[in-house]
Amino acid sequence: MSTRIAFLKGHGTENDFVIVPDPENAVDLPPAAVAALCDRRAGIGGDGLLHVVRSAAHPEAEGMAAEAEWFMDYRNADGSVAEMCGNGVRVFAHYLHRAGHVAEGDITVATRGGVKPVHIAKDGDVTVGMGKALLPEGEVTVSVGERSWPARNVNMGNPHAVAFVDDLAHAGDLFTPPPFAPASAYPDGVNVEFVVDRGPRHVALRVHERGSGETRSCGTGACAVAVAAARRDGADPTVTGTPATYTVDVPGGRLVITEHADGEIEMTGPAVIVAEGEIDAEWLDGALR
Ligand SMILES: N[C@@H](CCC[C@H](N)C(=O)O)C(=O)O
Repeated sequence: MSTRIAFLKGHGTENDFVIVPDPENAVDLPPAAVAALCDRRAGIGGDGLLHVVRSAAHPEAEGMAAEAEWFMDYRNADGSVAEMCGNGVRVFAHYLHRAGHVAEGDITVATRGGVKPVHIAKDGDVTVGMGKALLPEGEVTVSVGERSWPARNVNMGNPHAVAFVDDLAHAGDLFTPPPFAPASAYPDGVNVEFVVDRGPRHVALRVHERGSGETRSCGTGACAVAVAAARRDGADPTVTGTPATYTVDVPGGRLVITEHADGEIEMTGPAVIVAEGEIDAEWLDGALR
C-alpha cells in the first residue's frame, strides 16, 4: 500500500494554492513534485504551493522559531522558490486556524521575507503586516507586443514592475512573461502588474507572476500597486504622516491596502479552503521519474 500525503486546496481572491501540512518537514518536495502538484490537468492545480512546516523543523526558518511557530515554505507553480506571497500568508493563517493550530486574533507567520504579523478576524478576513516597500531608483520599461510603458520598480520582499495603462486589455493574453528593460533591474525575474484607475484611491490590476503566469490575484503585487499609485498621486505617508488606503480590484476579488506613516503596509482580504484530501505518494513518485 502506498503512503498518502494530506493536502488541502485553498485560495485568497482566487490566487489558489495546494496546501501540504507537514509539521515535521518530512515530505520531500523537490521543484518537480511542486510543479506536478500545481499542474491544472495532471495534478491538483494551483498558482503555488504552501508547505506548512514548524519553523523549528525547517533549516531556512529555525532562526525565526522563537517569534513564529509556523513557517510558510512557499513555492511558485513551476517549483521555484519566492521570497514572499501575500495571498499565501492569508490562506496559510486561515488553514492554521481551521486546523486548530492557532486561535482567532493575532498570530505570526515565518516566511522567507521575515516574520509577518497576521490578524485573523471573526468575519473570516485576514490582515497581514506586509512590511515596508522598497522603491529602487531607475527607469524600468515593460512591454506587450508593440506597446510599452514606464513601470515603477517596487520591492515587497519580492520584485514587482508596476505599469499604469489605459486599458487592462492592453496587457494581452499574458501567456508569456512581459519583456522588461533594463535586464539589470530584475536579475531574478519579476512580477508585472498592469493597472488602471477605477476612482479616487481605487485601482484595478492584472498581473503576470514570476513562476506562475497570469494569476487572478497577487497580494504582494496589490501592495506594490497601492504604493506606486500613492506616489503617483503625490501621497507618501512616510512624509505626510497620514496613512493612505487604496482599494485594489483584482480579477478574483478585492484587496484593501493601507500604508501607514511609518511605511508599514497592511493588506486585508479573504481566505478560503475549498477541499481536502490525500496525495497518492506512488503517483507523486511517478511524476518525478
Ligand atoms: N501570489 C503571490 C506572489 C507569489 C510569488 C511571486 N510569484 C514571485 O515569484 O515573486 C502573492 O500573493 O503575493
